[in-house]
Amino acid sequence: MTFLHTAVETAPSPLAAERPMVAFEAVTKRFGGADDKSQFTALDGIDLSVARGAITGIIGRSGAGKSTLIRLVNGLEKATSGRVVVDGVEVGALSENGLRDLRRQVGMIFQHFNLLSSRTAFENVALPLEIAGLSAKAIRDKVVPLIDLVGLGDKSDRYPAELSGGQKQRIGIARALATSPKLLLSDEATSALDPETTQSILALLKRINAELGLTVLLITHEMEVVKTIASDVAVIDRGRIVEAGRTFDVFTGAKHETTRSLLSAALGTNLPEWIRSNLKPQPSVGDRVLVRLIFFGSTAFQPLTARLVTELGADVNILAGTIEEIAGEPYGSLVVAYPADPAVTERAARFYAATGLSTEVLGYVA
Ligand SMILES: Nc1ncnc2c1ncn2[C@@H]1O[C@H](COP(=O)(O)OP(=O)(O)OP(=O)(O)O)[C@@H](O)[C@H]1O
Repeated sequence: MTFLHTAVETAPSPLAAERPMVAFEAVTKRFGGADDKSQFTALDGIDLSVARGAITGIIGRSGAGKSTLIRLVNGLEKATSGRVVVDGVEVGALSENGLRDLRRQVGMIFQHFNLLSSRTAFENVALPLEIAGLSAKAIRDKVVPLIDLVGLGDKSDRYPAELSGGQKQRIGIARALATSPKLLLSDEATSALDPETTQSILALLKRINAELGLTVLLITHEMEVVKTIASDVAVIDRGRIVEAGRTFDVFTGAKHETTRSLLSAALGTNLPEWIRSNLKPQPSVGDRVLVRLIFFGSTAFQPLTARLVTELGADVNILAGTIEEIAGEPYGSLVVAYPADPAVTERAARFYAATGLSTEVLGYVA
């Protein structure tokens, strides 16, 4: 039974709306020879759900297994064990015909756009429809609105060489949408673009997600991308998911060391070098303690810094600070220093407990 037939023949389950768009169930992927020694485990026991209608980001360092994971979704790779299920259909069990149907329902965009240089923008977007055997009129009716949707109505007849990187990616997105997929896979789609163009492409993806209800699964090494666009995130490290959940929760409460180090640059929480090089793990008499205050949720909107100075009854220096937005929610980080003497420390602890401020002692300076 093919993917398409399954969708058509099976009565819609009342649970279908709740069903994840993609489910990885104990997925392992090994590359290499038949014997254990020559095999390389790229993915190791992946359990992950990609929510319907959401934008989910997968972040990890180079070689962590991101591309392998995404290639399992459209059947470009096959799991060694476990199941990859797309909208209720197990990818590994599909026939060649079934895979072809699946790929019509799963669009993909790429880092280097993968446009055909000998075809105009219009002809690139039309390609999947030509392959599907649509008439010239049906193709035009589909392609023209798509090129308008991505904001390039006046560039239809241009060749890729005449388009900027951002424009090429817009055409790549239009092409991915041509077969009206229910899932869009994005493989480092903004990695070759400058920051401003990246933001415009992310805004377009967000709009498409909201307007078309399209589920988006993206892999990226750019934390900024996840922070800006993804409601959910999974962190992958050496073939394993080490953390997953709502982006805001994972970013603000990162538990795993990999997540913390991947996030520190994106959140601006790295300490300036002149502070870091002077930090001591233990205080001496007369030292000052460095504390990072984290503001989010209700604390983001309160004038807590002014109150901290009053409550401590001591000099407070502000050494570093940022205010960010993570998945649409405010998040602030402020590094302050004040005398490390017991009375001040106790008043500070009481203040933090009363206000619900999250804090982290970074160390001590003379
Ligand atoms: N066809 C293959 N044969 C053997 N090893 C492979 C193959 N494809 C990937 N790997 C290995 O699996 C691991 C994961 O690769 P993958 O490309 O999924 O990582 P990634 O997180 O996408 O990295 P990058 O961001 O650098 O693309 C790497 O160590 C890679 O060398």
